[in-house]
Amino acid sequence: MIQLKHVTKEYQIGDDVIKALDDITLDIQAGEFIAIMGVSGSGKSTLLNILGCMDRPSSGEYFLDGVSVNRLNDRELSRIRNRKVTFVFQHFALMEKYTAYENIELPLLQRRLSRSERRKTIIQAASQLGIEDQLSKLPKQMSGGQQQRAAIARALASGAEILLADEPTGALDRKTGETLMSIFHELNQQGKTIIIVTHDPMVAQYASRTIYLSDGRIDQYAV
Ligand SMILES: Nc1ncnc2c1ncn2[C@@H]1O[C@H](COP(=O)(O)OP(=O)(O)OP(=O)(O)O)[C@@H](O)[C@H]1O
Repeated sequence: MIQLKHVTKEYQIGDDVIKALDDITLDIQAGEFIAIMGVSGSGKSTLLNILGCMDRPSSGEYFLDGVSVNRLNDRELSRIRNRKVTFVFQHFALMEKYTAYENIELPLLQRRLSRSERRKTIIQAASQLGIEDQLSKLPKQMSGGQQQRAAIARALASGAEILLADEPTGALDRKTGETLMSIFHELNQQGKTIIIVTHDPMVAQYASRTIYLSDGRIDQYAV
């Protein structure tokens, strides 16, 4: 489903070149639950952004369901984004001025769906997360946990099979973090592929595989 072949990502700052990812080769199968760990600056977010089609490799190839992402133009790339792969908490934000319903509707507006088809998808995603009675509320009228569920429902409504999250438990207390992870666990049981960047060993316990990065490379020896 996901294949990275010798992927490198470099950033140029003045005369310096920073190698954020250095020759990453990696396969991820449908239905896996992956934790990406490593010290600060090891390239975790860079890798997640490439997997999420937010960014392109400097060299090497990324195949998503057999399609070479490198060769897509911006328009094609943004089509793949949300359809196949989506960030659960893009900037952690729900749009403040939109209700939960409208927030969940956002990824659906890019598609040619009738209003009633959108409605069906929104209600289905909200029911899956147990927030079907919250749909007319604005984010500020919902609890933190309900907002999180609405953000996950938005990702689900997109229909993407691959859900990505960068430090989803970073700002949460332990209990809320565990509740969030049990939601991810359930979505994984239902067939979603989950990829989470984390510093939190509790999160990694939920993963079927942990990938450790060190200086932009996969650390073969970490356990
Ligand atoms: N847009 C950018 N321009 C220049 N350098 C960047 C950019 N983004 C990341 N880097 C550099 O690339 C390296 C990897 O950064 P990245 O954010 O992927 O690390 P990380 O493992 O996610 O770190 P953290 O755990 O602190 O979030 C770092 O040295 C960082 O400074």
